[in-house]
Amino acid sequence: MESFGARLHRAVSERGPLCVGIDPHPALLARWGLTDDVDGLRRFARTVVNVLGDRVAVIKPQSAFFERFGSQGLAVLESTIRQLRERGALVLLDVKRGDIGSTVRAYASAYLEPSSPMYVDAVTASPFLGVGSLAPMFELAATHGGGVFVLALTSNPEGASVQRARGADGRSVAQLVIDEVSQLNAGAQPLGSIGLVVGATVGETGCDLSAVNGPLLAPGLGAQGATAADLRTVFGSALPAVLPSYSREVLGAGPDPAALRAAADRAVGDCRAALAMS
Ligand SMILES: O=C(O)c1cc(=O)[nH]c(=O)n1[C@@H]1O[C@H](COP(=O)(O)O)[C@@H](O)[C@H]1O
Repeated sequence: MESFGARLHRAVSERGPLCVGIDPHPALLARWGLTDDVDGLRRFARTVVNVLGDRVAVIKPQSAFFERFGSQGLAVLESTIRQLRERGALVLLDVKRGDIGSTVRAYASAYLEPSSPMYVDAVTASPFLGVGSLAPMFELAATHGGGVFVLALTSNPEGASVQRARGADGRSVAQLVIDEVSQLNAGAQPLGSIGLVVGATVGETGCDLSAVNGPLLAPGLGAQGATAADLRTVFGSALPAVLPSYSREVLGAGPDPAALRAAADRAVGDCRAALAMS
């Protein structure tokens, strides 16, 4: 069984370094001429699947926008995940889960167990209860070739007060998360399966990302103000491991398929250029 890190490495070399989020905000549904209901949600997601599912390396449905519509929204999420996988995109479900270990085990089986209706290639996870509390996710990911992206330095301005706080040994909380994840990826080839989330908006991190040996998801591009050119400042020599992520910036170009495709192509071109400078 191939690891998530290896599958991601291949997808990025074939399709380019880009993750596009499916974030059907009410304002985007309106802009696309869709109703703010399950039907609008279904049409929005179907268009993204049809236009980008066979050309973008990673697609990241944001669970919150599907959960808004209860069980019917989750049914749309399940079929969106299935359709994306059929088109060869890796699916990173953005759910930012985290809890005590025994409950994390249930989240792990919900998202990383191949028999689950919500089975995806990778999920986002919050380490606020300790990186170790996420161990059941790491274990199931390793068993079935899945991935986990752990929040380290988030793109929102409120994150810094917690994530840049320093512990007794002088390390920031973010560095502690980075170090624990680095240990999990040690020795993996060509890339570990446990990623980190570091926002493209955060500026100089003051963190050492050199030993991560896993993917670095960089949201915050476009709508939150960061540009591909900012990636160099944030990631420095870790640039080759960066997976840039856009949602509203690309989605805003829809629903016209050609315009949506062109926006994704532009994004991947910008990112390729920014990462090639490493
Ligand atoms: O895990 C994430 O993807 C994430 C982490 C983070 O630090 N910041 C962040 O914006 N995100 C997600 O990335 C997406 C950003 O959307 P846009 O601002 O529209 O590109 C949203 O779905 C956020 O929930």
